[in-house]
Amino acid sequence: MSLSEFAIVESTLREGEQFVKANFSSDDKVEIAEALAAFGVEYIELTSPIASPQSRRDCERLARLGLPSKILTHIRCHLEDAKIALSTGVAGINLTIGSSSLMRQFSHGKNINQIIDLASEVLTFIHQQAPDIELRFSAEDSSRTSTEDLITIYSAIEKLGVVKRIGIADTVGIITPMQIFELVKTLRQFTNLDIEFHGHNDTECANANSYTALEAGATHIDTCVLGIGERNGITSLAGFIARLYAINPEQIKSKYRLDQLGYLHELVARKVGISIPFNHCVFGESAFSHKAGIHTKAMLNNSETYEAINPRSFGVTRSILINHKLAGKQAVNHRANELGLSFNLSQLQDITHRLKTLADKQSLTIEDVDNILYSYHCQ
Ligand SMILES: CC(=O)SCCNC(=O)CCNC(=O)[C@H](O)C(C)(C)COP(=O)(O)OP(=O)(O)OC[C@H]1O[C@@H](n2cnc3c(N)ncnc32)[C@H](O)[C@@H]1OP(=O)(O)O
Ligand SMILES: O=C(O)CCC(=O)C(=O)O
Ligand SMILES: [Zn+2]
Repeated sequence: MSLSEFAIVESTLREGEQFVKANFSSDDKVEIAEALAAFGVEYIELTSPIASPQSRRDCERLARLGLPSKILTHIRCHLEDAKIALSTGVAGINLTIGSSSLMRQFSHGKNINQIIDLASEVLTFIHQQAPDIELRFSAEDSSRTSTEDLITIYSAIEKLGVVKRIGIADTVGIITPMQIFELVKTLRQFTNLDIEFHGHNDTECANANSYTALEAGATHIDTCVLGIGERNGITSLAGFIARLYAINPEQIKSKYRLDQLGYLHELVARKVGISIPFNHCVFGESAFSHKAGIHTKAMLNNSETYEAINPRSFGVTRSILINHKLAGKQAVNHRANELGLSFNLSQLQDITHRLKTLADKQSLTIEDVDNILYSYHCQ
């Protein structure tokens, strides 16, 4: 299956900065942006320059780096934010404003018409000042906004003729894969603009939602390294890449430098002071560990039996574990061969039985297993 063209809007330096443990220095941001660009993301989104004096200097610094990824900043529908964003030299501006009744009432107090008027004023102003700047408009909390209101807002924004892309935001991570599919499909009928999807992970559906958004016609997906962001974060970069790799590895391998992803993860994990989770889809400690005998036997014949992803594509190695009671004779035989030992079938069954009996009593290391193999061989 071939995936249509899509781009990643990498938001580790914007949404990721909203992660509880993130506090990137200016140099951290440069290091992370360079690693993101080396991996090949199409866009790097930065915190609004209005957020703090350093945020503004960082937008200016990153915009000057000349990286191959487009540098964006993310702002409110606010003229002052727009003026400052324009002064930083970024290549694109992502504007947002809450559209759900909750956001309208408790965030900014504007009704739908006022939202349209304000967004139109700010977008038109930016376009007049800098016609080449890439503009995206997003309705924050789109998934809790009625489709009718979304169509009213996006249609009015599209008519301005200044926006390249609209954004759908699942701000509280509440939408389901089928709902986002339907929403994107519906919006696709109303607009020819590119469609970006930003999905939070509150119900652990962010990656699935991003993928189904893409299937339904979205063109841009927001990600963060390790999925960091406000609360428990958004679609993780590696998760999204793994999802697409499992469908079309060749396309993903030609689009991105997968060998750079491990370094990027270690870098961001270090900068925010967390470790990579054991069950991370690619870089987790156990992501490519194969344990049960039924699995290891088949794996030794063909690694595709129990792997959707080839770890070598990401510079990672797999391990076949035999130091446990679930080991099977074929995996034990494989280890014996690695040690230069060979046994017949009944000997292998005997050794495997000894290993299991010992593993029932204590935890084993690979050295314990090797000792069993060597001592059996000596007998
Ligand atoms: C869903 C998201 O993650 S959106 C991105 C979130 N990012 C950020 O918030 C960036 C960091 N934020 C900040 O540094 C500050 O909130 C600032 C500089 C943007 C604003 O700071 P303050 O002026 O002190 O306002 P405060 O943060 O208390 O409240 C937000 C203000 O923005 C207004 N607002 C909220 N969303 C929007 C919007 N999308 N467009 C325009 N105005 C908005 C609110 O009405 C409120 O206005 P008020 O000044 O009249 O009360
Ligand atoms: O601008 C957007 O589309 C997303 C803003 C955001 O972070 C959110 O709604 O969670
Ligand atoms: Zn968000």
